Amino acid sequence: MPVKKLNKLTQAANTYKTILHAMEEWVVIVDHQTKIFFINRPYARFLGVKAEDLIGKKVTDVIENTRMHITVQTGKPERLSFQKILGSNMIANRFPIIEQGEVIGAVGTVMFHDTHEWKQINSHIKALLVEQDFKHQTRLAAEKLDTGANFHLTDIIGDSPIMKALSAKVTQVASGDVTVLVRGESGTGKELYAHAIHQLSDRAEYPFIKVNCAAIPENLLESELFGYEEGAFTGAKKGGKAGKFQLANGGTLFLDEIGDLPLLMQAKLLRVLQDREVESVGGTRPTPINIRLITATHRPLESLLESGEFREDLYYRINVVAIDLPPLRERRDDIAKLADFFLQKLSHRTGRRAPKLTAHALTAMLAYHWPGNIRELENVMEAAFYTSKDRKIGLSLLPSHFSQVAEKLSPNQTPLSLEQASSSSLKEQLSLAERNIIKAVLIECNNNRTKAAKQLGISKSTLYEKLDKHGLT
Ligand SMILES: Nc1ncnc2c1ncn2[C@@H]1O[C@H](COP(=O)(O)OP(=O)(O)OP(=O)(O)O)[C@@H](O)[C@H]1O
Repeated sequence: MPVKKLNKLTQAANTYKTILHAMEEWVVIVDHQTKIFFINRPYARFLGVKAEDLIGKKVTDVIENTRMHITVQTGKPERLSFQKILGSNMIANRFPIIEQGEVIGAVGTVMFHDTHEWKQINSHIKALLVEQDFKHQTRLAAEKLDTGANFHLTDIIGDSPIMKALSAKVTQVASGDVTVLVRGESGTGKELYAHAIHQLSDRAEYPFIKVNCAAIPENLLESELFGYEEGAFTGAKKGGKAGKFQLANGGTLFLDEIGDLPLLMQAKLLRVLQDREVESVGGTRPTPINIRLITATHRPLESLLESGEFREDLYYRINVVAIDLPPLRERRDDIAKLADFFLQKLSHRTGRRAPKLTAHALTAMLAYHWPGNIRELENVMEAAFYTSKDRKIGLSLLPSHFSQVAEKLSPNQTPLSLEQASSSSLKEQLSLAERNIIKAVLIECNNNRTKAAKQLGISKSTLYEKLDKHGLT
């Protein structure tokens, strides 16, 4: 082969090598004698040696449980096979390199470097699938399974930065079995998040069982949680009854309002979590259980610790990862979208076309402080939906306190919250006001930009400039 050609080939090979070294996947190439021809640096780093030092060595002497020599022997590819290397479970692919009908070597890749990474990627893929059109099919399948979990991450509406960050955190923690504590005011969506975590976890096909600790009388809590045996007490059912722990076995147990759990039950719960076994009321033998625990509270547990109403040891057990849901007034950017979502939902349910909020109504809604959070917003939209006549929801269809909020706003005033108004500069207030007014008018005009520009008294190109400036495109 002429020297020039050889140089070119070496150059090309070197280019590929640079790329292969940069890949996150681990790559190894062996020749027909199963000697290492190439191994990329990330793989060699994991093995604790320099890539260059492995060249020419028998692959079986270097990589534990390898089957690369078998691929060279059989010429058959092996996909997604488990391989334990240095105590970690990897997922590997092996392909023969065939030239003119002859096996001249094999290339192997390791895609997932341990089971944790594999599970995490699994959760990410699940989230992506649901986001795509598969959403519908996935839901149908879940309904068929009837696990008790009805909401996915994509059912959680909100694109404010804080909501995006929360979605990322949920996707990250969902895959493991880590105990999650969801905190937030009443109506902020704590239960929704518990469902979403379960749906993204490896337990998605197993039960999701919810218990509202505040809703069950203290004397019934123990048997509700842990079940009872036949004859355990007067009135006990024949054959006994399984508790929520037993029903959730293999899946997720969601303890809502954990801050309301009586102290005695807190001690029992702690024991179950530590021993991973449950003893039903009147039972003689504990049975092992395998659950993932998610708890939620609207009460600040730290102050319950101080007052002695909540056990410190239990607090640390349940608060491994905390998900803090912001009140609606701290993410006003989501109000219009949520309102529209609830109106569309009602429209699907009733077959009636969804009415639109007028700019005036929306302005008042943006300024209101929403003590009942999203639940309150949902209720306000429901009442307005049923009372709307000309497919419009004006201020008069909202509860009277919205008119009071609107009265406080001068004609040109912004739909800013009062706390925001006092803490930001005039420039910021004006910019936010402009953004909110444009948003409200767009909603009113059904997103018809020509109409919106006309209503705002500006040209279409100015409107486009402003949409761009406020990130509303
Ligand atoms: N981000 C969201 N997107 C859409 N709907 C939501 C969202 N958050 C909450 N909701 C809806 O608001 C209502 C209240 O939510 P949820 O019951 O999850 O709140 P919570 O914080 O658990 O309330 P509580 O503390 O009173 O039990 C539900 O109907 C839920 O579907």
